[in-house]
Amino acid sequence: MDKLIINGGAALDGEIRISGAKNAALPILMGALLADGPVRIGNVPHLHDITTTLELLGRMGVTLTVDERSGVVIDPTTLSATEAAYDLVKTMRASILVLGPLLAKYGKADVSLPGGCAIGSRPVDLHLRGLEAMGADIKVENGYIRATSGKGLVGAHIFMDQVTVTGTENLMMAATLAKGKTVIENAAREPEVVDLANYLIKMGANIQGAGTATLTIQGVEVLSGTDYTILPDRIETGTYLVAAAMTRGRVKLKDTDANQLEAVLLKLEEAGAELTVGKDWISLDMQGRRPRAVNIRTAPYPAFPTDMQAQFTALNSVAEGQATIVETVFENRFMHVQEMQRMGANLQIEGNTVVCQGQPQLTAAPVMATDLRASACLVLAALVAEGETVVERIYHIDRGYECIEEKLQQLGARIRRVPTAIRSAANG
Ligand SMILES: CC(=O)N[C@H]1[C@@H](OP(=O)(O)OP(=O)(O)OC[C@H]2O[C@@H](n3ccc(=O)[nH]c3=O)[C@H](O)[C@@H]2O)O[C@H](CO)[C@@H](O)[C@@H]1O
Ligand SMILES: C=C(OP(=O)(O)O)C(=O)O
Repeated sequence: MDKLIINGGAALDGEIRISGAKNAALPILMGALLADGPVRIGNVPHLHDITTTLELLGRMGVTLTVDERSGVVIDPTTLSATEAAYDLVKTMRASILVLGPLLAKYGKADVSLPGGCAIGSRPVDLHLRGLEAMGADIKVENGYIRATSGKGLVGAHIFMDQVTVTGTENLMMAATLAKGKTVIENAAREPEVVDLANYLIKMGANIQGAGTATLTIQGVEVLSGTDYTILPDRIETGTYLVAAAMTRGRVKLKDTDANQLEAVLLKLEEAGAELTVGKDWISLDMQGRRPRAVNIRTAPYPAFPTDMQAQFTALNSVAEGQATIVETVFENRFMHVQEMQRMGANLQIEGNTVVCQGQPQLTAAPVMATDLRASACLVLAALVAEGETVVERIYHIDRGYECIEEKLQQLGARIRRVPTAIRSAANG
């Protein structure tokens, strides 16, 4: 297992490129199952979750071609199986996104039930209830969701009890090939949902209302192959902006989109950052100043994203003043707090709130990554801590950050990756 070794203290300074969005790439790659011909997807990030998705599709017999320049080509016409097995689903919950497309197109799907994970129990009941409303017959047995759709799915009026991103995506994909009209109310409005809708529309789907709380989908007979480019990763963008703010540095992030990050940019300005935005870039300059602590409350888009909560906890831990972070989306997303306390952060958990009292200095410690954004939080904390921090279990970070150490090195950070085997050999 690789580790990251980080020597804190360097103010970030420089320019980097932002990768394609993981959370858009996953449903878009799986959405290829709906097509009658090959799709070509550009700006696919190099991430573990993408490799897992390609393996998942490959095991179904789908033909895959990966080309550095032109992207990933998926030909679903060679599909020979409709199963998503436990060994892959357990490493990536988003595997559940094959359920809607498989049922809609092939009338059958056996998908391992994703378990809970470090950030919460994360049930998929709303995915299943929505598909049942569309006529699917669903049984859960031996840890698998076994679903069939007989003569095909039919349009339905679906009210989502809770805003769910992958739930909305699964049902929207299923509805594209269902008979008649589907209305999804209280739908997720995240930019990744909109990106998926735009892609499906390019394939020939009839979807209205993407980006609003009501989606109306008129089923069509077929969807065809297409070319599509994935939108930039707003969470990766936000993470590097926070890194620059915490280190009192300045960065320019290229190939990104400030329009998807309003809530995050507002908080960075409140923290004292000077921001400038262009059509496809954002720059941040702290003018060497220490950030101010900011109050955060996570909620579905367009409010402040839960996927940026851990990074702002890191920022608040070295900022001037006191602030609270309230997590309303996941019930257990504070795993980073204990590790941060080991680095000298003054953070207290009270229910779904963390009270942060900014400290002038954090100190290095060996720490353990527990989930994707918790890992990012620890890396950010290490960038400002005094001494050498070792972050273990970084396979979590490789799920969501493309070339994180290269990008941070490019910005002047002292960070390196050490494969465990090499490190032990060096230690004799
Ligand atoms: C691959 C992907 O896009 N992942 C994102 C997606 O995850 P994901 O789509 O899994 O998260 P959801 O939006 O579904 O979860 C929101 C809340 O709804 C609950 N819920 C969800 C479905 C369901 O059937 N029943 C239910 O109770 C969850 O437990 C959670 O409390 O949105 C999250 C919230 O923005 C992000 O943190 C993840 O990065
Ligand atoms: C929680 C996340 O991802 P996933 O839903 O894939 O676990 C995330 O991207 O922060």
